[in-house]
Amino acid sequence: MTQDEAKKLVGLRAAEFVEEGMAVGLGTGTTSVQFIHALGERVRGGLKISCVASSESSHKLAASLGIPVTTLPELPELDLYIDGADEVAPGLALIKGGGGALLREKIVASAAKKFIVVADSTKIVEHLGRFPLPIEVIQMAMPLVVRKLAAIGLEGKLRHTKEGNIRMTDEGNYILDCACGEIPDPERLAAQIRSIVGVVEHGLFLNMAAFALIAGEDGVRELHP
Ligand SMILES: O=C[C@H](O)[C@H](O)[C@H](O)COP(=O)(O)O
Repeated sequence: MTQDEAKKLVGLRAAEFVEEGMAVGLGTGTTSVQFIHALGERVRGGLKISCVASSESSHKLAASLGIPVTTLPELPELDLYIDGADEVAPGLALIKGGGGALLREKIVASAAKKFIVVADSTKIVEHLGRFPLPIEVIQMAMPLVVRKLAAIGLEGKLRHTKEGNIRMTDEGNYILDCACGEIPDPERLAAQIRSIVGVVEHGLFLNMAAFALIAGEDGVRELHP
């Protein structure tokens, strides 16, 4: 099975967790795109739901598929949030933000009663840190934050688009990608990063997911913390 096939499979499976009348948070990224397409099919089949997306791109996609999608202020309490991850470690410690949506993702995930992670098996790791940790930063604070991150041993690299422009998040902030190497204590690192003024959010999602759906050669399995 290719990675794309695995993403499609897990997206389809995730859509089965959505029930009539639910308020659903839609994630961001290529795996979430598959989930949103599968959900669109169910909506076309008559499922009545309301949704909030964690990015402009997911919002647009959902709307184009006929999925009723509104904003978080309009629908602040969600039953379910379904989203991908860049790394999934034991205990369902996650790195997210490879697509630049970490801030809105964390907000929408926090508004939901249950967060289900969807991923293919290549995302499973023993320790977080192989994937560069995204940190969302207020523009004017960038040099300050880079200096403060260096003081805790992290080298932040400003994210650019394929065209070479600085990548802006949906909230108008910059992203620093930090090559961490193995993160021995994610909770401690999260607290250290959070304490830096000018950091808006980081891509460590700890103790947030209820369970993960992981697609691999053997189909889709559930992974619990
Ligand atoms: O900002 C993006 C998100 O955190 C994505 O959910 C994450 O990067 C995984 O994306 P993908 O499903 O494309 O691997």
